[in-house]
Amino acid sequence: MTRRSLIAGNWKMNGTRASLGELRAMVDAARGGLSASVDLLVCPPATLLSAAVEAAGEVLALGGQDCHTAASGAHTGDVSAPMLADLGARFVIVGHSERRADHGETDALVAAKAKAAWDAGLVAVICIGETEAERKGGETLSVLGRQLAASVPDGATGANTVIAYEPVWAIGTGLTPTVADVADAHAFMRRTLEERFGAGEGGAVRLLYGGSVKPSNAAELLAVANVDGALVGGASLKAADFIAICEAAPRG
Ligand SMILES: O=C[C@H](O)COP(=O)(O)O
Repeated sequence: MTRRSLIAGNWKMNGTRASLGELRAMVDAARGGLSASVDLLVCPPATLLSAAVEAAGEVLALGGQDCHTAASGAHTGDVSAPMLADLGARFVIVGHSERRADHGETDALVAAKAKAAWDAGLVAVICIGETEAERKGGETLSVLGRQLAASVPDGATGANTVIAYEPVWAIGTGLTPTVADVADAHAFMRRTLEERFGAGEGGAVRLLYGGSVKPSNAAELLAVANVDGALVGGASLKAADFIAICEAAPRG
């Protein structure tokens, strides 16, 4: 099955209106031909989403970093999936390990957020990944199996879902798993999705690797079987780095 590469930038809690210059440089690169062969996605903070959508046009997709399970209501400070869609977002990240750690998000809550995303017509980018202790304990694949089972709702398809594998210990640390370890994790995720959703949809869901992806290691990581793109944190804040990572993606 051919899956088009998706390079997604997660700006996390970084960026002010001045950062839109970086976004515009990404958009220029996309218009210059980059988006012909690779899908580009940037998830800025919610405060920048509206302006980012205006700057990006059709060549680069925008997404939220989280959404509430409800469409509206008395939830001070939260943002709903229909609100993101209303601004022009097409994707939303759910279950990032920083949300799981900072806000105690459980697999069940993440699954409910993914469903809320689908209901609003958004693609859910569902994040999973083991902690350092779990990796040292040899539990990586069992953790991934458990998170896939409980964080990904029934009804996932290649059109409504992207899975991002982010080892927690690799996020923002400069550390990455070996290529062999990434290959094992992604092969396991692919098998698990195909068993549950069938070869068609399970084979169509894009699997991103995330955790310290940068221009210097992107080509090696993106060439691994079943790695269909990357979820990039720090390196997505600078257009030159993000563009270099996109250029390293296999063309499809
Ligand atoms: O969502 C992105 C990831 O958490 C990766 O962050 P990083 O590229 O800064 O390690």
